[in-house]
Amino acid sequence: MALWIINGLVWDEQTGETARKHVRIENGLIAAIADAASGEPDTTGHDIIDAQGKLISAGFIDMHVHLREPGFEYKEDIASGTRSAARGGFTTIACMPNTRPVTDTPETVRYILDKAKSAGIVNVLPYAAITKNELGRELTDFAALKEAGAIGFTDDGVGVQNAQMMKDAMNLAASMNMPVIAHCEDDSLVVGAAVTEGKFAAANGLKGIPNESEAIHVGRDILLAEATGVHYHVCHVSTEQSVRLIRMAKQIGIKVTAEVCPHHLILSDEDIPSMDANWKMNPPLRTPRDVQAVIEGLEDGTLDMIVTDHAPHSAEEKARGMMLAPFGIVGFETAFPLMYTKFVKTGKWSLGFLLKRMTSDPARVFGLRSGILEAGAPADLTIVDIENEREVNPESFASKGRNTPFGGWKLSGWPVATIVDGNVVWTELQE
Ligand SMILES: NC(=O)N[C@@H](CC(=O)O)C(=O)O
Ligand SMILES: [Zn+2]
Repeated sequence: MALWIINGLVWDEQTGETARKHVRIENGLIAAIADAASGEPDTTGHDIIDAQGKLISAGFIDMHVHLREPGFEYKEDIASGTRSAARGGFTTIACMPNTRPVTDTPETVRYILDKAKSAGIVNVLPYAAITKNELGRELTDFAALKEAGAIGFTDDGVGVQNAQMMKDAMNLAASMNMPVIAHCEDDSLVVGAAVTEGKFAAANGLKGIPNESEAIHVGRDILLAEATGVHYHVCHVSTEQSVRLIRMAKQIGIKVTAEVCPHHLILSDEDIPSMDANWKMNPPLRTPRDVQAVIEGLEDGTLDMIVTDHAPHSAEEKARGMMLAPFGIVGFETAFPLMYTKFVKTGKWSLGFLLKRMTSDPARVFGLRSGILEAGAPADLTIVDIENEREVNPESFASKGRNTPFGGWKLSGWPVATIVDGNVVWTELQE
């Protein structure tokens, strides 16, 4: 089936602005991108989508998400999670293995891939666990997991506490050309804490999660990555110290890459209004100084990409309050509007820079063919309304999770159509 998306705005890196274009899609690939200045394309025999002057981008890529299936379908499942992703403009997402059972066998990897094919509406790339049941005691069968379709190894949700275990994992992953993706957290430093060390913790008499609990693992793992030669990727970087360590490691040529979440770029602990668990996630919201450091890290390329860490939980779980509720907030349906409104609309970043960090950069780091708007690339596209402002309404989310601190925020940059492999999987464009 062939399709023309006409009258879109496409970011042009050469000129540093958007230009009016038509995009032709055929057989699941981008077939051509035509200048609208040279007139209407010949659309005979094609389906047509009129983008009505809205932005056409390569589909967003999110390399850190929790789809909760198998095992925690009351929080999210592959159907609802991928619908939520599509609404956020994401066409490829990589899901974390802290499921039930943990994604530590080829059977579970295949279950996720099969379910994604039958019930999912965007591309789903599964990670597999580094250790069995994410307990940090015994490595999983890396070769079998890779063979089943896992794209990398991570115990996300917990840190690998034992350095020898991490080194063994890195050696093995390096030997099969697979990345190790790390949730960096030293368990001994975080016992009994729900928020960062900082003003909110002090004001409420709470024990805080110190920055070192993250950065100690980042530093340790950089040394292990240097020793083993593995591609080491740091999850959800939240501290000034981690940014500093990653910057240094990159300068001396160690194969380290990293990601950062919208909430860590936008919110600090000083924004937390109350003991509301919708402001509880791991790593926690850090101090304003850390927020500044991760912004600068993303700007100078120390941090390679933006990910949501979409982590849905039920309303009952979040109602247990700041100390008892599980860590995590949903992210798909607010990520792009948050980033666009806070950093592009304000003139701090170019639109192209934001798009790069959500498309071609994750694709480059993880060797994906998508993430780029050019002839021959997969027809994974997102159409975005960058004009109209709208209020975040968690009740309208496609996700089962409503756990967000951004309810009621007025944002622009709302995705309005998502195309995966040349098929429109979600749209609210008016005909
Ligand atoms: N980020 C979170 O706060 N929670 C994640 C786990 C994780 O990514 O560490 C979850 O699975 O709920
Ligand atoms: Zn994590």
